[in-house]
Amino acid sequence: MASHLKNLSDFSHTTVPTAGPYKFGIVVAAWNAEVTGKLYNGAYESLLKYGTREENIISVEVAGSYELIAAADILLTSKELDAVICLGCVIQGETRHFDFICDAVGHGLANVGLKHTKPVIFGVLTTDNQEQALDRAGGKHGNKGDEAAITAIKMADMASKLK
Ligand SMILES: Nc1c(NC[C@H](O)[C@H](O)[C@H](O)CO)[nH]c(=O)[nH]c1=O
Ligand SMILES: CC(=O)[C@@H](O)COP(=O)(O)O
Repeated sequence: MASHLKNLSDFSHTTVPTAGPYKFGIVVAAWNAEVTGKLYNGAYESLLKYGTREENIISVEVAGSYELIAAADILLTSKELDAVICLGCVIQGETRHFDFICDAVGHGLANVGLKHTKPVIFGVLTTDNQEQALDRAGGKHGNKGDEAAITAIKMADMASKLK
């Protein structure tokens, strides 16, 4: 379902497990910080809402969405985490750079997750303009950061039950 047809922060239709046992990394890109800061706040507050202890959240900032890839890899290599949430905002400019960044980040984060056999959550907005991004960072379509955090909790809980 397209984001504009759903609220990215409405999880009243589903059960979210308690996140108490789990440890999470959050990587946030500084590019478009007026958007990514809202994504981060949404993700952080959602983790706390469902029981994550503050000491079990490791947050790092990187320059842009492309650096989310390396940061997620470094976090999973150096820390025992149950999932890593990657937050960014890529907005179309005048050139095809948007296409290359979005493609690289999508494939890169997927490969990091496979490398570590850990959930790496794609919380990256890829929009035509800033208005669309703000609509999905606490605006009329909810907050992609909320969605990313709850996805991380569900994935961590799923993996835990398979051990
Ligand atoms: N244009 C956007 C970027 N570009 C920067 C890249 O992500 C990267 O930091 C640079 O190419 C150096 O490796 N990043 C975003 O997150 N959002 C954009 O709109
Ligand atoms: C996604 C980008 O890197 C983009 O914002 C860069 O803008 P431009 O294509 O105008 O150089």
